[in-house]
Amino acid sequence: HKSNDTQAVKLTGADIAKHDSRDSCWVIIHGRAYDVTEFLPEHPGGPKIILKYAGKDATEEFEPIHPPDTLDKYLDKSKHLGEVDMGTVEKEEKEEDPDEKARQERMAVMPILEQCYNLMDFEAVARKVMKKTAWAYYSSGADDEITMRENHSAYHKIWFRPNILVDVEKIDFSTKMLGTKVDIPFYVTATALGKLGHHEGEVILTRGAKKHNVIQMIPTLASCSFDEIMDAAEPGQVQWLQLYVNKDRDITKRIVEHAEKRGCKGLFITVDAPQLGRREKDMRSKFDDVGSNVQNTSGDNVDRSQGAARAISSFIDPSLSWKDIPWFLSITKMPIILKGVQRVEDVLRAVEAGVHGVVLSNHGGRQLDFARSGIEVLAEVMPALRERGWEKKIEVFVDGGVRRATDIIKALCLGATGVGIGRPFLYAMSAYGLPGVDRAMQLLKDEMEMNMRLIGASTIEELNPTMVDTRGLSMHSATVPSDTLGLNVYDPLIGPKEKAK
Ligand SMILES: Cc1cc2c(cc1C)[n+](S(=O)(=O)[O-])c1c(=O)[nH]c(=O)nc-1n2C[C@H](O)[C@H](O)[C@H](O)COP(=O)(O)O
Repeated sequence: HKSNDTQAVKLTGADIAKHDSRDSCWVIIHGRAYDVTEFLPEHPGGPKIILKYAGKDATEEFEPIHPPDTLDKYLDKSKHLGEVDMGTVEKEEKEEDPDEKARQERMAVMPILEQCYNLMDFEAVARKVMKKTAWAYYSSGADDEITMRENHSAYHKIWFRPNILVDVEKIDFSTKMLGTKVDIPFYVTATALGKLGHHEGEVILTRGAKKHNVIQMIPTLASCSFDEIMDAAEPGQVQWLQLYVNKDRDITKRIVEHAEKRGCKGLFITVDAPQLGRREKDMRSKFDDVGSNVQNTSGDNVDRSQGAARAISSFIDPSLSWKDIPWFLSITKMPIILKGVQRVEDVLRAVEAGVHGVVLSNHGGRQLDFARSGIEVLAEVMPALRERGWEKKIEVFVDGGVRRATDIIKALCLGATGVGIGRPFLYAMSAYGLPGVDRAMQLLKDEMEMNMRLIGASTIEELNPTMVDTRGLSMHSATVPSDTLGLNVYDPLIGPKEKAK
């Protein structure tokens, strides 16, 4: 398309529209055209979703799932067709989403940020104002979601044995994680597809983490590119990488080496997801044919009717095993942590394998249903490590269902180095953007100060197992008080308008 004045003549909408089939499929993304004909069978999200936009502008559908560098990374340059004169592209009238109008009305009356008093409040508001597919993806757990609920309920089975008459005038709840000093013992855990909830995606969490001097774990399946998230960090801000190991180990090696070069200070290898769990709320939402940013080069067609989770995970290597650990230790100097360890035997094996830490986690209840909560496994693990004098050989983290500073304190009393928090920050971001994340983190800091004072500890080091009673922890039959108080409190505010009496 070079004209005689060497200025590239832009493609027109009509040029693209001619290529609207499986035999010849062109799409427009961010004002540029791409020939994806040969890529169709390889697309991890399946060919259907691309064909839906064959010959058209696919940007809006593409944006929340794929980091901006996806096409540069995974589509051969010869298929990059150049700029499109967007003035010549017919605007697609979008199919009216019946719920969208009601959602906009709920957003118009949602509580102001200051009315959120705890992390559950963000969930209560997000549930009402988020797009259905986003809420479905973030809120779903696997199968009957028993483990997802158990994660938070388990904290209700731990009771405090507070000290009194301890000088708690000055409280310092700062600590260190993998050698990094943080203000408070939680990190922002890796959760995929941040742009489903907020158009800016994971960089919002980066900015919140900076403001509160906590660590962000960057997900392999982020909507933003890895470099965008690293670039959004300020000098000195520490980030970790969460890794889904690719069947193609060269791709994994490149990702790990790049992360180390960019300054990541921890490699968290996810070990509880050789296959992503069956999240039925996600499967029910309209996600059944959406693409994804993954490193799948095998071209195997993946069953699309599994929702976003399955769509974005076909590259994950189910053959990953203990025998791969020496290879990981050989390709990076970053501390290596196994994320998703669920029994004490594997923690002991992790110490022997020479890794630097574990996250006791069941992936937020999104993987194996009836896996025990991280906190319950922690209560089993720490005594076993102490018995062997190994409690200082690795750092033990816990995640899942952490919603209050008392949950953080319980985990630290039992011996955790810190906790990971996922959904609450996603909901805060989705409902209120960066101010929401900022407030959520500040609320935890305020709760932390008060509860450390009330339990009778002025520093993290003073927290110890004698301050908690965990006898009820392994009782799964006990019905636990509903912790969804926050989920109902806004219903009258943002439910359907009360009929005039
Ligand atoms: C909520 C959520 C969690 C995800 C998550 C996505 C969402 C929306 N995704 S997932 O798409 O594969 O399931 C990831 C992920 O990319 N990688 C990972 O290691 N953990 C993933 N997790 C698990 C996460 O790192 C924590 O283990 C979990 O969120 C902790 O529980 P709470 O959400 O209750 O804090």
